[in-house]
Amino acid sequence: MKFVIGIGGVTNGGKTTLTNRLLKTLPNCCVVHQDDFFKKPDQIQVGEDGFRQWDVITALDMEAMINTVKGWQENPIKFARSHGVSLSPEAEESDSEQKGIHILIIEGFLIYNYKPLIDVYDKCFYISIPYEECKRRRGTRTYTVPDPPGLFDSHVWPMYLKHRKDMDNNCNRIEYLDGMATKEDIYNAVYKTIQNSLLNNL
Ligand SMILES: Nc1ncnc2c1ncn2[C@@H]1O[C@H](COP(=O)(O)OP(=O)(O)OP(=O)(O)O)[C@@H](O)[C@H]1O
Ligand SMILES: NC(=O)c1ccc[n+]([C@@H]2O[C@H](CO)[C@@H](O)[C@H]2O)c1
Repeated sequence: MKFVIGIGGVTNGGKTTLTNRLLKTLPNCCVVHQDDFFKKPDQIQVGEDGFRQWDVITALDMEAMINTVKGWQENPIKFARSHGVSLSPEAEESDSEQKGIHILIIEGFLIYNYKPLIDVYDKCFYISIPYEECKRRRGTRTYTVPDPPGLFDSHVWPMYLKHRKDMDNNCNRIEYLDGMATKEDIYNAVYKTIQNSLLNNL
């Protein structure tokens, strides 16, 4: 059985933290990070506000991301091996994805804002945190291209609000998570929900 989990959410909501924990505990679990599909800085448009527009879907090579997801769907065993994911003894032995469970986590800030991806998910999660905490956490981070002063208020947060509205209209199967809860509580709640879903899908 194949099972795809979406972990979406606002920037610095805790998506990577949650994903990394799930990767350690879910069996035969691979991941696709949306951030790995950002285009090069010179391909990112500069907006009227003078900032490079990173927080829009066209800043990402979504076709390449979809192809990566398709690669997993076509052969999760091969995908796991080529991405250094260790498989359970059962999965290794059977060499057939029909036996056992193969899980893919798709993690990113705009994973529910791209139509071709919407139908891929078996389970959708979304982490949000309030403005103040988001700005604080973001200030502690350095991306491959560091945030210029003012980017958060001019671009990042307004784009988040816009995409959040679009997303709520696009997808009605999302489970919302409070990113202000502890890492442990968020993980436990999500793990339990996934376990129940997997049991219902068997
Ligand atoms: N539940 C939590 N409580 C407090 N801090 C948290 C929690 N989850 C994550 N953090 C912290 O918030 C910061 C961002 O976390 P993380 O990298 O997991 O977020 P993200 O959603 O993947 O961010 P982005 O995609 O924007 O890079 C990190 O410093 C992390 O330790
Ligand atoms: N990973 C990157 O290349 C990169 C470069 C510039 C900005 N970002 C930020 O990543 C966040 C999504 O995780 C977005 O809010 C981007 O601003 C990422």
